[in-house]
Amino acid sequence: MEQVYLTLNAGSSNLKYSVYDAQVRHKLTAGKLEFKVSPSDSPDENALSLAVDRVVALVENTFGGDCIAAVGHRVVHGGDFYSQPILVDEEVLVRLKTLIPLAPLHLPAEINAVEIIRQHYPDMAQVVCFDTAFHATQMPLAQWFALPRALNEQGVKRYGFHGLSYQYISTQLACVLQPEHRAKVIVAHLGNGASLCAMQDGKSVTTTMGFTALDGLVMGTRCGELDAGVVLHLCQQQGMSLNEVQQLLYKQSGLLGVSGVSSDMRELERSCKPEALQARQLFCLRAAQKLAGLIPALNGLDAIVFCGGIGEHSAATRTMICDYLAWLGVKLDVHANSVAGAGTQSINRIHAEGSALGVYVIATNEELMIAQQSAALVSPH
Ligand SMILES: Nc1ncnc2c1ncn2[C@@H]1O[C@H](COP(=O)(O)OP(=O)(O)O)[C@@H](O)[C@H]1O
Ligand SMILES: CC(=O)OP(=O)(O)O
Ligand SMILES: [Mg+2]
Repeated sequence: MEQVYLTLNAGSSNLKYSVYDAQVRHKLTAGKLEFKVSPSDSPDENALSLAVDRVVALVENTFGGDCIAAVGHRVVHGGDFYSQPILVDEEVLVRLKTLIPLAPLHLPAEINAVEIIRQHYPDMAQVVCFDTAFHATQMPLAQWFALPRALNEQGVKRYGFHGLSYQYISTQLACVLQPEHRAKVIVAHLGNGASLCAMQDGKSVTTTMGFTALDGLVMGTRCGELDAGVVLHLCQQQGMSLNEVQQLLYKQSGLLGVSGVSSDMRELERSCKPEALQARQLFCLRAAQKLAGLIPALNGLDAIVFCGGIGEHSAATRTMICDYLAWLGVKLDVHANSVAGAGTQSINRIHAEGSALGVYVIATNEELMIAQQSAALVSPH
Protein backbone atom coordinates (compact mmCIF):
# COMPACT_ATOMS: atom_id res chain seq x y z
CA MET A 1 0.00 0.00 0.00
CA GLU A 2 1.26 3.46 -0.91
CA GLN A 3 2.20 5.84 1.87
CA VAL A 4 -0.23 8.61 2.82
CA TYR A 5 -0.14 11.80 4.87
CA LEU A 6 -2.66 12.30 7.63
CA THR A 7 -3.51 15.88 8.63
CA LEU A 8 -5.20 16.81 11.90
CA ASN A 9 -6.75 20.15 12.83
CA ALA A 10 -7.85 19.82 16.45
CA GLY A 11 -10.23 22.54 17.58
CA SER A 12 -11.87 23.08 20.92
CA SER A 13 -15.05 21.38 19.74
CA ASN A 14 -14.12 19.37 16.66
CA LEU A 15 -11.36 17.44 14.98
CA LYS A 16 -10.90 17.89 11.24
CA TYR A 17 -8.80 15.35 9.39
CA SER A 18 -7.74 14.54 5.88
CA VAL A 19 -5.61 11.98 4.12
CA TYR A 20 -3.44 12.83 1.11
CA ASP A 21 -1.59 10.55 -1.28
CA ALA A 22 2.23 10.24 -1.19
CA GLN A 23 2.67 12.98 -3.82
CA VAL A 24 0.17 15.27 -2.02
CA ARG A 25 -1.80 15.59 -5.25
CA HIS A 26 -5.08 14.03 -4.16
CA LYS A 27 -7.16 14.30 -1.02
CA LEU A 28 -8.14 10.65 -0.49
CA THR A 29 -10.57 11.26 2.34
CA ALA A 30 -11.49 13.98 4.80
CA GLY A 31 -13.97 14.62 7.57
CA LYS A 32 -14.85 16.37 10.77
CA LEU A 33 -15.70 14.77 14.10
CA GLU A 34 -17.62 16.95 16.51
CA PHE A 35 -17.32 16.30 20.22
CA LYS A 36 -19.09 17.75 23.21
CA VAL A 37 -17.20 20.62 24.78
CA SER A 38 -16.63 20.07 28.47
CA PRO A 39 -18.01 22.81 30.70
CA SER A 40 -14.58 23.17 32.32
CA ASP A 41 -11.85 25.45 30.96
CA SER A 42 -9.84 22.97 29.04
CA PRO A 43 -11.22 20.94 26.16
CA ASP A 44 -12.30 17.47 27.22
CA GLU A 45 -9.16 15.37 26.72
CA ASN A 46 -11.12 12.16 26.72
CA ALA A 47 -13.46 13.34 23.97
CA LEU A 48 -10.53 14.46 21.85
CA SER A 49 -8.73 11.19 22.50
CA LEU A 50 -11.78 9.22 21.33
CA ALA A 51 -12.02 11.36 18.21
CA VAL A 52 -8.32 10.84 17.35
CA ASP A 53 -8.74 7.10 18.02
CA ARG A 54 -11.63 6.99 15.56
CA VAL A 55 -9.63 8.79 12.90
CA VAL A 56 -6.67 6.44 13.40
CA ALA A 57 -8.96 3.39 13.15
CA LEU A 58 -10.58 4.77 10.02
CA VAL A 59 -7.24 5.44 8.34
CA GLU A 60 -5.86 2.02 9.32
CA ASN A 61 -8.97 0.23 8.05
CA THR A 62 -9.02 2.10 4.78
CA PHE A 63 -5.33 2.38 3.94
CA GLY A 64 -3.57 -0.28 6.04
CA GLY A 65 -1.69 -0.22 9.34
CA ASP A 66 1.75 1.13 8.48
CA CYS A 67 0.85 3.33 5.55
CA ILE A 68 1.08 6.69 7.28
CA ALA A 69 4.28 8.50 6.25
CA ALA A 70 3.69 11.35 8.69
CA VAL A 71 0.98 13.09 10.65
CA GLY A 72 0.79 16.86 10.11
CA HIS A 73 -0.96 19.08 12.64
CA ARG A 74 -2.30 22.60 12.44
CA VAL A 75 -0.94 24.55 15.42
CA VAL A 76 -2.21 28.09 15.74
CA HIS A 77 0.66 29.68 17.67
CA GLY A 78 4.41 29.30 17.15
CA GLY A 79 5.23 32.41 19.20
CA ASP A 80 8.76 33.71 18.68
CA PHE A 81 9.99 30.11 18.56
CA TYR A 82 8.84 28.97 15.13
CA SER A 83 8.14 30.58 11.79
CA GLN A 84 8.56 27.36 9.79
CA PRO A 85 6.93 23.92 10.13
CA ILE A 86 8.99 21.56 12.26
CA LEU A 87 9.22 17.87 13.17
CA VAL A 88 7.96 17.28 16.70
CA ASP A 89 10.39 16.29 19.41
CA GLU A 90 10.41 16.72 23.17
CA GLU A 91 11.75 20.28 23.01
CA VAL A 92 9.05 21.35 20.57
CA LEU A 93 6.34 20.04 22.90
CA VAL A 94 7.86 21.80 25.91
CA ARG A 95 7.99 25.10 24.01
CA LEU A 96 4.44 24.77 22.69
CA LYS A 97 3.14 24.20 26.20
CA THR A 98 4.57 27.55 27.27
CA LEU A 99 2.40 29.18 24.58
CA ILE A 100 -0.92 27.75 25.85
CA PRO A 101 -1.93 31.02 27.60
CA LEU A 102 -1.63 32.78 24.22
CA ALA A 103 -4.05 30.39 22.51
CA PRO A 104 -6.21 28.80 25.22
CA LEU A 105 -8.99 27.89 22.80
CA HIS A 106 -6.71 26.01 20.41
CA LEU A 107 -3.32 24.91 21.75
CA PRO A 108 -4.42 22.46 24.48
CA ALA A 109 -6.31 20.31 21.97
CA GLU A 110 -3.61 20.65 19.31
CA ILE A 111 -0.86 19.53 21.71
CA ASN A 112 -3.07 16.72 22.98
CA ALA A 113 -3.59 15.46 19.46
CA VAL A 114 0.20 15.20 19.00
CA GLU A 115 0.52 13.29 22.26
CA ILE A 116 -2.33 10.91 21.46
CA ILE A 117 -0.80 10.08 18.06
CA ARG A 118 2.49 9.42 19.89
CA GLN A 119 0.78 6.87 22.10
CA HIS A 120 -0.58 5.13 19.00
CA TYR A 121 2.64 5.33 16.99
CA PRO A 122 5.67 6.11 19.18
CA ASP A 123 8.01 6.37 16.17
CA MET A 124 5.69 8.26 13.81
CA ALA A 125 7.06 11.45 12.22
CA GLN A 126 4.80 14.28 13.32
CA VAL A 127 5.00 17.78 11.86
CA VAL A 128 3.51 20.92 13.39
CA CYS A 129 2.46 23.61 10.90
CA PHE A 130 1.92 27.06 12.33
CA ASP A 131 -0.83 29.60 11.64
CA THR A 132 1.56 32.37 12.69
CA ALA A 133 4.30 31.41 10.20
CA PHE A 134 2.76 33.03 7.10
CA HIS A 135 2.81 36.41 8.86
CA ALA A 136 6.58 36.43 9.41
CA THR A 137 6.75 38.75 6.36
CA GLN A 138 4.56 41.44 7.95
CA MET A 139 5.92 44.98 7.73
CA PRO A 140 7.91 45.41 10.95
CA LEU A 141 5.91 48.44 12.11
CA ALA A 142 2.64 46.49 11.83
CA GLN A 143 3.93 44.03 14.42
CA TRP A 144 4.22 46.66 17.14
CA PHE A 145 1.86 47.54 19.95
CA ALA A 146 2.29 51.09 21.25
CA LEU A 147 3.56 49.71 24.57
CA PRO A 148 6.94 50.21 26.23
CA ARG A 149 9.50 48.74 23.83
CA ALA A 150 10.87 46.19 26.31
CA LEU A 151 7.58 44.28 25.93
CA ASN A 152 8.09 43.96 22.18
CA GLU A 153 11.52 42.48 22.83
CA GLN A 154 9.86 39.98 25.20
CA GLY A 155 7.63 38.83 22.33
CA VAL A 156 4.53 40.90 23.16
CA LYS A 157 3.75 41.83 19.57
CA ARG A 158 1.33 41.15 16.75
CA TYR A 159 1.83 37.68 15.27
CA GLY A 160 -1.30 37.04 13.22
CA PHE A 161 -3.19 33.77 12.63
CA HIS A 162 -5.10 31.74 9.99
CA GLY A 163 -1.76 31.59 8.16
CA LEU A 164 -2.32 28.15 6.61
CA SER A 165 -5.55 29.38 5.07
CA TYR A 166 -3.90 32.59 3.82
CA GLN A 167 -0.97 30.65 2.42
CA TYR A 168 -3.33 28.48 0.38
CA ILE A 169 -5.24 31.53 -0.91
CA SER A 170 -1.91 33.17 -1.74
CA THR A 171 -1.02 30.21 -3.99
CA GLN A 172 -4.33 30.70 -5.79
CA LEU A 173 -4.05 34.45 -6.37
CA ALA A 174 -1.48 34.20 -9.11
CA CYS A 175 -3.39 31.60 -11.12
CA VAL A 176 -7.02 32.61 -10.72
CA LEU A 177 -7.37 36.34 -10.28
CA GLN A 178 -7.43 38.63 -13.28
CA PRO A 179 -3.89 40.08 -13.68
CA GLU A 180 -4.97 43.57 -12.56
CA HIS A 181 -6.35 42.10 -9.31
CA ARG A 182 -3.29 40.20 -8.03
CA ALA A 183 -0.90 42.67 -6.42
CA LYS A 184 -2.74 44.33 -3.52
CA VAL A 185 -5.27 41.95 -2.05
CA ILE A 186 -7.16 41.76 1.24
CA VAL A 187 -8.25 38.25 2.16
CA ALA A 188 -11.15 37.88 4.60
CA HIS A 189 -11.01 34.51 6.39
CA LEU A 190 -14.45 34.49 8.02
CA GLY A 191 -15.09 31.30 9.98
CA ASN A 192 -15.73 30.62 13.62
CA GLY A 193 -12.51 32.55 14.14
CA ALA A 194 -12.22 35.47 11.70
CA SER A 195 -9.45 37.73 10.49
CA LEU A 196 -8.26 39.77 7.52
CA CYS A 197 -4.85 39.70 5.86
CA ALA A 198 -3.45 42.39 3.57
CA MET A 199 -1.18 40.78 0.99
CA GLN A 200 1.28 42.45 -1.35
CA ASP A 201 2.21 40.05 -4.17
CA GLY A 202 0.91 37.14 -2.11
CA LYS A 203 2.86 37.96 1.07
CA SER A 204 1.37 39.04 4.38
CA VAL A 205 1.93 42.75 5.05
CA THR A 206 -0.42 43.17 8.00
CA THR A 207 -3.34 41.33 9.56
CA THR A 208 -6.11 41.96 12.08
CA MET A 209 -5.26 39.29 14.65
CA GLY A 210 -2.41 40.12 16.99
CA PHE A 211 -0.68 38.63 20.02
CA THR A 212 -3.57 36.20 20.36
CA ALA A 213 -6.52 35.11 18.20
CA LEU A 214 -8.77 37.46 20.18
CA ASP A 215 -8.00 40.64 18.27
CA GLY A 216 -9.65 42.23 15.26
CA LEU A 217 -13.00 41.08 13.88
CA VAL A 218 -16.11 39.99 15.74
CA MET A 219 -16.04 36.17 15.88
CA GLY A 220 -18.35 33.31 16.83
CA THR A 221 -17.66 33.57 20.56
CA ARG A 222 -14.67 35.96 20.67
CA CYS A 223 -15.01 39.71 21.04
CA GLY A 224 -12.35 40.87 18.57
CA GLU A 225 -10.92 44.36 19.04
CA LEU A 226 -11.67 45.67 22.51
CA ASP A 227 -10.71 48.77 24.43
CA ALA A 228 -8.22 47.39 26.99
CA GLY A 229 -9.95 49.65 29.53
CA VAL A 230 -12.93 47.27 29.48
CA VAL A 231 -10.69 44.48 30.81
CA LEU A 232 -9.50 46.75 33.62
CA HIS A 233 -13.10 47.68 34.40
CA LEU A 234 -14.21 44.03 34.56
CA CYS A 235 -11.39 43.16 36.96
CA GLN A 236 -11.39 46.30 39.09
CA GLN A 237 -15.04 47.40 39.21
CA GLN A 238 -16.85 44.11 38.62
CA GLY A 239 -14.38 41.96 40.57
CA MET A 240 -14.10 39.33 37.87
CA SER A 241 -11.20 36.90 38.11
CA LEU A 242 -8.72 36.54 35.26
CA ASN A 243 -10.20 33.17 34.46
CA GLU A 244 -13.72 34.62 34.28
CA VAL A 245 -12.51 37.42 31.99
CA GLN A 246 -10.79 34.86 29.76
CA GLN A 247 -14.01 32.83 29.49
CA LEU A 248 -16.01 35.98 28.76
CA LEU A 249 -13.71 37.22 26.00
CA TYR A 250 -13.04 33.86 24.32
CA LYS A 251 -16.27 31.94 24.80
CA GLN A 252 -19.21 34.19 25.68
CA SER A 253 -18.71 37.19 23.40
CA GLY A 254 -18.80 37.79 19.63
CA LEU A 255 -21.89 36.74 17.68
CA LEU A 256 -23.06 34.62 20.61
CA GLY A 257 -22.69 37.37 23.19
CA VAL A 258 -24.31 40.11 21.12
CA SER A 259 -27.18 38.02 19.76
CA GLY A 260 -27.86 35.88 22.82
CA VAL A 261 -28.97 33.36 20.18
CA SER A 262 -25.99 31.52 18.71
CA SER A 263 -22.37 31.72 17.62
CA ASP A 264 -23.34 30.08 14.35
CA MET A 265 -23.96 32.44 11.42
CA ARG A 266 -26.46 30.05 9.83
CA GLU A 267 -28.64 30.13 12.94
CA LEU A 268 -28.43 33.91 13.13
CA GLU A 269 -29.50 34.17 9.49
CA ARG A 270 -32.52 31.96 10.27
CA SER A 271 -33.46 33.82 13.46
CA CYS A 272 -36.04 36.63 13.38
CA LYS A 273 -34.84 38.16 16.65
CA PRO A 274 -33.60 41.74 16.25
CA GLU A 275 -30.55 40.90 18.39
CA ALA A 276 -29.51 38.27 15.84
CA LEU A 277 -29.65 40.84 13.05
CA GLN A 278 -27.74 43.33 15.18
CA ALA A 279 -24.96 40.79 15.80
CA ARG A 280 -24.66 40.17 12.04
CA GLN A 281 -24.61 43.90 11.34
CA LEU A 282 -21.89 44.47 13.93
CA PHE A 283 -19.87 41.59 12.43
CA CYS A 284 -20.08 43.23 9.00
CA LEU A 285 -19.48 46.82 10.11
CA ARG A 286 -16.39 45.78 12.07
CA ALA A 287 -15.13 43.70 9.12
CA ALA A 288 -15.54 46.65 6.73
CA GLN A 289 -13.91 49.08 9.17
CA LYS A 290 -10.96 46.77 9.73
CA LEU A 291 -10.67 46.11 6.00
CA ALA A 292 -10.52 49.82 5.26
CA GLY A 293 -7.91 50.18 8.02
CA LEU A 294 -5.54 47.77 6.25
CA ILE A 295 -5.50 49.72 2.98
CA PRO A 296 -2.78 52.26 3.98
CA ALA A 297 -0.31 49.41 4.55
CA LEU A 298 -0.89 48.33 0.93
CA ASN A 299 -1.10 51.88 -0.42
CA GLY A 300 -4.13 50.84 -2.44
CA LEU A 301 -6.33 47.83 -3.08
CA ASP A 302 -6.95 45.70 -6.17
CA ALA A 303 -9.17 42.92 -4.85
CA ILE A 304 -10.97 41.38 -1.90
CA VAL A 305 -11.13 37.58 -1.43
CA PHE A 306 -13.64 35.90 0.89
CA CYS A 307 -12.95 32.47 2.41
CA GLY A 308 -13.78 30.42 5.55
CA GLY A 309 -17.19 28.98 6.45
CA ILE A 310 -18.97 32.35 6.49
CA GLY A 311 -16.86 33.95 3.75
CA GLU A 312 -17.49 31.03 1.39
CA HIS A 313 -21.15 30.38 2.15
CA SER A 314 -22.90 33.50 3.42
CA ALA A 315 -23.92 35.69 0.49
CA ALA A 316 -25.78 38.00 2.87
CA THR A 317 -22.61 38.65 4.90
CA ARG A 318 -20.58 39.39 1.77
CA THR A 319 -23.28 41.78 0.58
CA MET A 320 -23.45 43.63 3.89
CA ILE A 321 -19.66 44.01 4.10
CA CYS A 322 -19.38 45.18 0.49
CA ASP A 323 -22.26 47.65 1.00
CA TYR A 324 -20.14 49.34 3.68
CA LEU A 325 -17.32 49.49 1.10
CA ALA A 326 -19.36 50.97 -1.75
CA TRP A 327 -17.40 54.22 -1.40
CA LEU A 328 -14.32 52.30 -2.59
CA GLY A 329 -16.16 51.55 -5.84
CA VAL A 330 -16.94 47.93 -4.91
CA LYS A 331 -19.90 46.60 -6.92
CA LEU A 332 -21.11 43.03 -6.54
CA ASP A 333 -22.77 40.97 -9.25
CA VAL A 334 -25.94 40.07 -7.33
CA HIS A 335 -26.47 36.75 -9.07
CA ALA A 336 -22.81 35.65 -8.96
CA ASN A 337 -22.71 36.50 -5.26
CA SER A 338 -25.90 34.65 -4.47
CA VAL A 339 -24.74 31.39 -6.06
CA ALA A 340 -21.05 31.52 -5.00
CA GLY A 341 -20.15 28.74 -2.59
CA ALA A 342 -23.34 26.83 -3.34
CA GLY A 343 -21.97 24.73 -6.20
CA THR A 344 -18.81 22.72 -6.69
CA GLN A 345 -16.72 25.59 -8.08
CA SER A 346 -13.89 26.44 -5.69
CA ILE A 347 -13.21 29.88 -7.18
CA ASN A 348 -15.91 32.42 -7.92
CA ARG A 349 -15.68 35.94 -9.31
CA ILE A 350 -18.49 37.95 -7.72
CA HIS A 351 -17.79 41.56 -8.73
CA ALA A 352 -19.91 43.29 -11.34
CA GLU A 353 -18.63 44.84 -14.57
CA GLY A 354 -17.41 48.32 -13.73
CA SER A 355 -16.47 47.48 -10.14
CA ALA A 356 -13.34 49.39 -9.09
CA LEU A 357 -12.10 46.31 -7.23
CA GLY A 358 -12.17 42.60 -7.94
CA VAL A 359 -14.16 40.54 -5.45
CA TYR A 360 -13.75 36.75 -5.30
CA VAL A 361 -14.83 33.78 -3.21
CA ILE A 362 -12.19 31.05 -2.93
CA ALA A 363 -12.69 27.82 -0.98
CA THR A 364 -9.71 27.62 1.35
CA ASN A 365 -7.71 24.45 1.97
CA GLU A 366 -5.65 24.43 5.16
CA GLU A 367 -5.30 20.64 4.96
CA LEU A 368 -3.41 20.79 1.66
CA MET A 369 -0.90 23.21 3.20
CA ILE A 370 -0.40 20.90 6.21
CA ALA A 371 0.08 17.85 3.97
CA GLN A 372 2.53 19.69 1.68
CA GLN A 373 4.54 21.07 4.58
CA SER A 374 4.66 17.63 6.23
CA ALA A 375 5.76 15.92 3.01
CA ALA A 376 8.46 18.56 2.46
CA LEU A 377 9.99 17.77 5.86
CA VAL A 378 9.60 14.01 5.76
CA SER A 379 10.57 13.27 2.15
CA PRO A 380 12.07 16.47 0.81
CA HIS A 381 12.39 15.54 -2.91
N1 LIG B 1 -24.30 28.17 4.31
C1 LIG B 1 -23.87 28.95 5.27
N2 LIG B 1 -24.40 30.19 5.48
C2 LIG B 1 -23.97 30.98 6.47
N3 LIG B 1 -22.98 30.65 7.30
C3 LIG B 1 -22.40 29.47 7.15
C4 LIG B 1 -22.81 28.55 6.13
N4 LIG B 1 -22.02 27.45 6.24
C5 LIG B 1 -21.18 27.65 7.28
N5 LIG B 1 -21.40 28.86 7.82
C6 LIG B 1 -20.77 29.46 9.01
O1 LIG B 1 -19.37 29.28 9.03
C7 LIG B 1 -18.93 29.30 10.39
C8 LIG B 1 -17.92 28.18 10.62
O2 LIG B 1 -16.85 28.40 9.78
P1 LIG B 1 -15.62 27.37 9.67
O3 LIG B 1 -14.59 28.01 8.81
O4 LIG B 1 -16.14 26.03 9.26
O5 LIG B 1 -15.20 27.35 11.18
P2 LIG B 1 -13.93 26.85 11.93
O6 LIG B 1 -13.26 28.10 12.39
O7 LIG B 1 -14.45 26.01 13.04
O8 LIG B 1 -13.05 26.12 10.93
C9 LIG B 1 -20.18 29.18 11.26
O9 LIG B 1 -20.54 30.45 11.76
C10 LIG B 1 -21.22 28.73 10.25
O10 LIG B 1 -22.50 29.15 10.60
C1 LIG C 1 -6.84 31.15 14.78
C2 LIG C 1 -8.29 30.86 14.80
O1 LIG C 1 -9.08 31.69 15.19
O2 LIG C 1 -8.67 29.66 14.33
P1 LIG C 1 -10.18 29.13 14.14
O3 LIG C 1 -10.82 30.04 13.15
O4 LIG C 1 -10.00 27.74 13.60
O5 LIG C 1 -10.82 29.19 15.48
MG1 LIG D 1 -11.04 27.52 11.14
